[in-house]
Amino acid sequence: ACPDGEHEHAYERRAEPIVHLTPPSRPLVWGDINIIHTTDSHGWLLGHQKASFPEPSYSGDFGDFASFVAHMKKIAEEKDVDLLLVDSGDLHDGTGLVDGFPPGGIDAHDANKFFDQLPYDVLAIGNHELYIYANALDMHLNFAPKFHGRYLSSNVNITVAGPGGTPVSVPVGSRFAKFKTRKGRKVTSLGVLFDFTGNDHNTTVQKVEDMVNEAWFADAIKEEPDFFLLVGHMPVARDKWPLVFNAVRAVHPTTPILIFGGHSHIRDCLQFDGRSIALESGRYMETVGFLSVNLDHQGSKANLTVNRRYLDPNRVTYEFHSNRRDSSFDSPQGRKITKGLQDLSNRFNLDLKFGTAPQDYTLSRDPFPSNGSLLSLIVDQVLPTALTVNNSRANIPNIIITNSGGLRFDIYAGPFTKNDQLTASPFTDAFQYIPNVPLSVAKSVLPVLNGGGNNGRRELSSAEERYARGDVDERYGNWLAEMHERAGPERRAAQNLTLGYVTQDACPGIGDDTLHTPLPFFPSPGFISSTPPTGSVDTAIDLVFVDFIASEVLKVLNGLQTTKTYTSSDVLSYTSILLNEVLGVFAQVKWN
Ligand SMILES: Nc1ccn([C@@H]2O[C@H](COP(=O)(O)O)[C@@H](O)[C@H]2O)c(=O)n1
Repeated sequence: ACPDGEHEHAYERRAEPIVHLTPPSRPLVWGDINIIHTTDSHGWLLGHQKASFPEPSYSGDFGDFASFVAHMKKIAEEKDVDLLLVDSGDLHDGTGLVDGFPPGGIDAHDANKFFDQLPYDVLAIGNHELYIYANALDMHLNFAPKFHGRYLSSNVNITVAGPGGTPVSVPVGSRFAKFKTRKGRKVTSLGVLFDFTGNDHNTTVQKVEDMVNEAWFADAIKEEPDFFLLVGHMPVARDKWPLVFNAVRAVHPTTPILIFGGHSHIRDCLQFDGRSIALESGRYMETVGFLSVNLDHQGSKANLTVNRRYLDPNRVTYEFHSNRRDSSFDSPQGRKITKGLQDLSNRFNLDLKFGTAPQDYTLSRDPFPSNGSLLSLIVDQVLPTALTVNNSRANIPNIIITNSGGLRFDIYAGPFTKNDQLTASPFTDAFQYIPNVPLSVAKSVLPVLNGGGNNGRRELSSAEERYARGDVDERYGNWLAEMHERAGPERRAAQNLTLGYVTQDACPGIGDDTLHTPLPFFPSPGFISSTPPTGSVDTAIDLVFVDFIASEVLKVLNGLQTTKTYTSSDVLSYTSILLNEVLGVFAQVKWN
C-alpha cells in the first residue's frame, strides 16, 4: 500500500490502478430486497483522480458504477431477489462536469444526462438543486420527465407559468411514487427535503411537519405496500425523519420502512424500530451504500434482518462484489458513459492548466491557520491577490471575509486545472463591499460571525439558522473529528492501512466495506478573513465579503454599532471575479 500522505504519481485511473487498492474485507450479504444508494454526488461522476490516498479509493467513475449496477442486477436475477437503485439528491455544485459549463449553459444540465442512463428506481431532490431558480427549472423541465414519476420532491415546489401565463406552484418532480419491483413487491415512495431556507425565489420548501399533515400525504400512505421506500435529502440522525416515520407508523404499525437519507455527507445508519432501517451514504461518490433486508410475512412484529455496507467506489470494489475480473468488468453501457464523461470534460476544457500547486492544501487535514491549510491559502494569499487584479480599489485597505463552506475540496500538489479550481471552489458567489467602515468595527465582524464576539445581542447567525441554509460542515467535521480521536496517533501508526473513513454507526456489525485508518482532522471556523490592516480605530476601510453571507454581515454590522444603520443599498460590487474563479487567477499569477 502507498504509505499515508505519500504521492504516487505513476497512478493510472482507468486500468487496474498502479497504486494498490485494498480489496473489500468480505462479500456482501444479500437479502430479499437489496438497494444500492448514491447521495450528494455533486458532480463527481469522473471519480476521484488524484494519486494520494484516500483519493484512489474513490477512483471509480460513473461508467464503472454503471457496469457494477448491471452486474449486480444480473446477480439479483440469478438469486431471484430484488435489487433497486436510489439517489438522495444534490447533483449540482462540486466539479467541473457540473459547474464548468460555457457561458449560457445551465449548471449540471449535461452531467445529469448520465443519471438517466442508469436504472434508478427513485431519486429525491437536494438543496443544491434549489440555490438557483434556473437549475431547479432545469430539473423540473428536463430531468424529472426522464424518470417517469420517480424523481420525487414531496415538499418542494417550483413556480412556473401556467395556462395564460398565470404563475402556478407545482412539484419540481412528483410528490410520491407507487410501483412494483421485478419480484412484484408493492412499494410506496416519498422524496423529502430537510427544512431548507436558502432556496431561490419562486421555489418553495414546505416544512416536514406540515407535509405530513397534507391530504395527499394521507392518501399516498393509506394503502399498505410490501415496504415503504423513503428517500430524501435529510440526514438520518438529528433531523426530521422521525416525523415522516411516525406518520407512516401511525397507519402501518409493522410494515417495513426503508429510509435513504443524505445531506450531511457522512456514512450513517440507525433503526427507528426493529422493522425499519435508515442509511446515509456519504458524499462526492466517495461512498456507494448497499442495504439488504429479508422480508417476512405481513403483520409480523419480529425484527427485520438487515445488513448495510459502505462501499469505496473503485474498480477493485466493484469487481470483487460482482465476481468479475478487470477484463470482463466493463459493460457496453459503462464504457459509453465513461467515454461520454471524458468527452464532456474535453468540451468544458477541464484539463486547462492554470499553474502547478507546490504542495497539498487541505480543508481539515492541516490545522487552521497553517501553511498546509486551504483556508489559510485563500485568505492570506488567494483573495488579496485575485480580488485586486484590475481593481480601482486595490490601494484602499480592506478586510475580506468569506464563509469556509464556500471551499469544498482539497488541492493536491501538481498541475492545477480548471477542474481542480471548481472542485475546490464551485460557487458563483460574487464579492461585494461596504466602503468607509471604521477599522475597529470591521475587525469585530469576523469574531461575531463565528459566534465568539459579544455584540450585546443574541448570537446573530445561530447554528440552527446556518443549518437551515444548508450548512453541514459542522456535522461532517464532527464526524471526522470523532473518528480521528477514536483512532489516536499510536493506533493509526500501528495499522498498515490506507487513509479513509472509519465508520461507527448505530446499526449492527461493521459498516465499512474496506478497512482504513482515519484521516487526520483539524477543526476550522465557519467564517475566515484576511489579516486586518493596521491603523487607528477610525481608519476607513473596505469591508469585502461574498454575497452568500451579505445578510449576515449586515446584521452583524448593525449589532456592533449604532452610528449608522447599514442596509443592502450600502453594499456595492467589488470585482467581477467570482469565488469560483479566484484560485485560477491566483494560480496563473503565482503558480506558473
Ligand atoms: N452559493 C453558495 C451555496 C452554498 N454555499 C455553501 O454550501 C453549503 C451547503 O452545501 P451542502 O452540500 O452542505 O448542502 C452552505 O452552507 C454554504 O456553506 C456557498 O458557500 N455558496
